[in-house]
Amino acid sequence: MHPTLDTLIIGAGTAGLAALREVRKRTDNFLIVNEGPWGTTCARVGCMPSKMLVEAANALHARTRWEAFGLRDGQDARADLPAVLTRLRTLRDEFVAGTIRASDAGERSVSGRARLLDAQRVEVNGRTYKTRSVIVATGSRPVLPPDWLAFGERILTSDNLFEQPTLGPRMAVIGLGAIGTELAQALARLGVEVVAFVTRERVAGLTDESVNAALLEQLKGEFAISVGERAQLRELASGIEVSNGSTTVVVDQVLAAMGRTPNVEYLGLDTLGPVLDKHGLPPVDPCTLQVGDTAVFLAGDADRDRALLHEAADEGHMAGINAMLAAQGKTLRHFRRRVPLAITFSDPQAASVGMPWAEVRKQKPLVGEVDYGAQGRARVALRNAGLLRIYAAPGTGRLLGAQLCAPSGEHLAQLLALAIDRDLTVQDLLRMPFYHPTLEEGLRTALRQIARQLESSSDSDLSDCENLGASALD
Ligand SMILES: Cc1cc2nc3c(=O)[nH]c(=O)nc-3n(C[C@H](O)[C@H](O)[C@H](O)COP(=O)(O)OP(=O)(O)OC[C@H]3O[C@@H](n4cnc5c(N)ncnc54)[C@H](O)[C@@H]3O)c2cc1C
Ligand SMILES: NC(=O)c1ccc[n+]([C@@H]2O[C@H](COP(=O)([O-])OP(=O)(O)OC[C@H]3O[C@@H](n4cnc5c(N)ncnc54)[C@H](O)[C@@H]3O)[C@@H](O)[C@H]2O)c1
Repeated sequence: MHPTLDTLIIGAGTAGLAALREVRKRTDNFLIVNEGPWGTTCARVGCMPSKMLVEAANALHARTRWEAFGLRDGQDARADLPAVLTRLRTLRDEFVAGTIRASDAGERSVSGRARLLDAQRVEVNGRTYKTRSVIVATGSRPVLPPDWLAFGERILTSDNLFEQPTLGPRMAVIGLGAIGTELAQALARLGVEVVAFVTRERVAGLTDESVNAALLEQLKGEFAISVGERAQLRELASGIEVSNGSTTVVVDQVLAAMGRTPNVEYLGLDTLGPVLDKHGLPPVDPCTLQVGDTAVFLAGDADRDRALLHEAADEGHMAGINAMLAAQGKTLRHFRRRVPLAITFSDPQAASVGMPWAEVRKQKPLVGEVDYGAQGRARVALRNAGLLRIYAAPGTGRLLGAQLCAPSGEHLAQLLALAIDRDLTVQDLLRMPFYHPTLEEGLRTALRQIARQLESSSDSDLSDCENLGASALD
């Protein structure tokens, strides 16, 4: 058996690599173990390749506005899907190479599946390592009904979609969460005949019904969306039949975007002591990432909570620091988590910021909204679609959260996250300059609606300067 390690990191994704960075500052006595390809989910098959497909699709889709601008002959532009996918893989390979360089720990990195024998012993490739602490950062994988595997390469997930030489011509997309929404719209814009199957009319993780309805309306204008029972597949000579009780179609490929499940089975989490929940997960303190009172830390998608890139990086950082403190017998650090922020790169982009709507609504919040269908700058750019709703605390006007689907919504969402993090009120934000003509002026419209519901603040500043009521100016 090897000398006892200070820590052993399981998984070299974004969370594992962030942990590695912290661990390396403090010790050389560690091991990082990764099963399967190195290079992270984000760079290989996640955030980056999906955004490359979205960007190609949006670049082509811009031609649909040309006639209205007075620009001619755009209709003939079309996607060369093999070329789009080749460009995607070339850039993807650059990003992957970068993350592989970041994970190079020489002989301290090992390829293989790790399994906990208990909180201080980990087995890798038949060898047992003793360690003072463990970081579990094993990520997640797409949910796929086992019987769908019989359809072979025609069943796609985000794991193999980007490897295809081409796509379509007919594709069913099952599920319209973040992944399904981004990819279904991108594929439809690139010329694939898309039919999406959902069990309820919720898209892109939006929970505010009005905002959800606004995005749904836009998406329905671009591809078919069928609401029904769980989709069933059947082999036909002409393709795969997909049926959900209300719609039946025959397609060439099916993209399963039905959620992701943590890679935790076979990991030995049951050997740690705490009772596992129905997902096979132990209790984890979200501010230390400690599992029960062990020296094991769970980070990234593996804990199901906040399965997003920036949160995986944060959690790796936290786990790396705390695993080393635990190895030294020192008190763990408690971290303040960031304001919740999730963005889906649809068009218009969707986002949720701050407190989730289910919680906010219990406080009977003040709500202000702006219809981006009528917003001045959005109309100028022919990108006028969407709805943004801001929630503020009654009485104080403190910002609680927001949901939106809006052009360049990613930037509006970032701004709102900053304001919520700084504990700003509606009046604080209305004291900021809003340049004209910008999409941010839409935010001001929504904020002013809330301000009107609050008692007048002060006549010595400009926060209660009102809307002019002219769409070119608000
Ligand atoms: C299509 C798609 C698009 C996305 N887009 C975005 C986006 O735009 N923005 C955003 O914020 N997030 C996005 N995400 C989510 C984001 O990619 C993840 O939250 C993030 O990559 C999770 O990182 P991680 O380190 O937890 O897991 P991973 O990067 O998956 O790393 C886990 C590693 O552990 C390995 N492993 C598993 N089990 C074992 C074991 N027993 N032993 C050893 N190694 C093991 C795995 O093989 C893997 O290499 C997207 C995800 C997908 C799939
Ligand atoms: N832009 C981003 O930040 C981004 C992009 C992609 C993924 N992600 C991350 O990856 C996670 C996983 O994404 P996802 O979209 O796969 O999962 P998800 O859980 O967000 O959405 C899956 C959807 O599929 C539906 N569904 C499940 N089974 C179904 C069935 N049989 N028939 C029809 N619909 C079905 C669910 O009701 C749900 O709406 C996200 O929650 C997010 O954390 C983030």
